Amino acid sequence: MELEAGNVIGAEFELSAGNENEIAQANEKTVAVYLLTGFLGSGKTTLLRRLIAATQERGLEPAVLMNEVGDVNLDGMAVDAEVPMAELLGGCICCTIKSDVALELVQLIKRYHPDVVFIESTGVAQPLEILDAVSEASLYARAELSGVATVVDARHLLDRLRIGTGKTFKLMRDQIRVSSFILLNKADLVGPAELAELNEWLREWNPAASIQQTVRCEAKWSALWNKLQQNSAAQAAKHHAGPSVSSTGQAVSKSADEEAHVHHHHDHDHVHVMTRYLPGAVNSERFEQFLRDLPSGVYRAKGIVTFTDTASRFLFQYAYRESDFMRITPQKTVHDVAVFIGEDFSEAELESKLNVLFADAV
Ligand SMILES: Nc1nc2c(ncn2[C@@H]2O[C@H](COP(=O)(O)OP(=O)(O)OP(=O)(O)O)[C@@H](O)[C@H]2O)c(=O)[nH]1
Repeated sequence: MELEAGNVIGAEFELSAGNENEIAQANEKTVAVYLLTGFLGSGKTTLLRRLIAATQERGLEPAVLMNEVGDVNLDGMAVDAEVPMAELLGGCICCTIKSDVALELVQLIKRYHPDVVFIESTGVAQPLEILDAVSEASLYARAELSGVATVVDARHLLDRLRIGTGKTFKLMRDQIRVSSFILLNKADLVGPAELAELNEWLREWNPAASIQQTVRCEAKWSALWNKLQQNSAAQAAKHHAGPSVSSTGQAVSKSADEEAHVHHHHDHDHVHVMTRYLPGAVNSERFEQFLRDLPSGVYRAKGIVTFTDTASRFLFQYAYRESDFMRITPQKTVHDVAVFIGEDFSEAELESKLNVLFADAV
């Protein structure tokens, strides 16, 4: 991908890109990406190992992206050596090596064509920054952030609640707020009354997520398996029309009833991500107007768009009501896509605005 101005990920992707067919192939399959977050020692690696085993039991191929602050991937050693894994070491996903996340994700997908990628972030990562970084990958490969699982150490959260303030407490709360699946883990280390109290707090901070009390992260993952099943079915049907997907993760092609249910659920989410592959070209002024009219809950959007009136493709960025466009000349297959990140915005409403905007697109 050649860009007029510097774009770190685009440039690196171009440098490291393999042959064109390989990229096109990777682009055709929609890969579900799940982010595993949670404070240090809460049980993320324990969860990762369970998810890998359960994915393989279902005949699906997992891949892993691991981030550790240190220079040695200790957690990685706990994972089956057969599972494709990329490591981001020596920094935290959300600051020093944020731009590497998209690059590594795209390369994992291109090289191994997994059905699902699990990202284990460091325990100190700021979840919003990671969401931003992960959604960047949707620009370069057909990857969709399909869910955020947050592992909470029950005893640790209880202790922090008693103190009530501080950086760690705030970070734990942020990790809970972006979650679609919360595991109230290490339930064996606290009593029933404490568990009930913790549940109330979790509900207050995140009314939409599923909450499960777990010991060693043993949980039910029906939404995740449904999502992967739907992806496989969609792929088998060679249907690449471009569904929208949310961070809560269940939205792919579905019946009207299911659609209504999913949207109802998402509309009450806190922070969520919506990825929409665009069906064609659009008028530039109309698109800019669309960005200006984005609901106030959307605080970040980005993507690749083709304009009818300039006969060009652009990388667009939108943050806190400011938008920015950069002309690009892709030399390999990349698809038009828009990713929206925000809080309490209606996906159904945005979806219908996009439908109107692209009603004439072919
Ligand atoms: N008692 C108890 N211990 C648990 C539970 N879940 C995990 N552990 C233990 O907690 C420790 C930390 O678990 P990990 O899965 O490595 O946690 P992590 O979040 O990956 O840790 P970092 O990578 O350091 O952030 C390990 O010794 C686990 O065996 C649980 O439900 N109960």
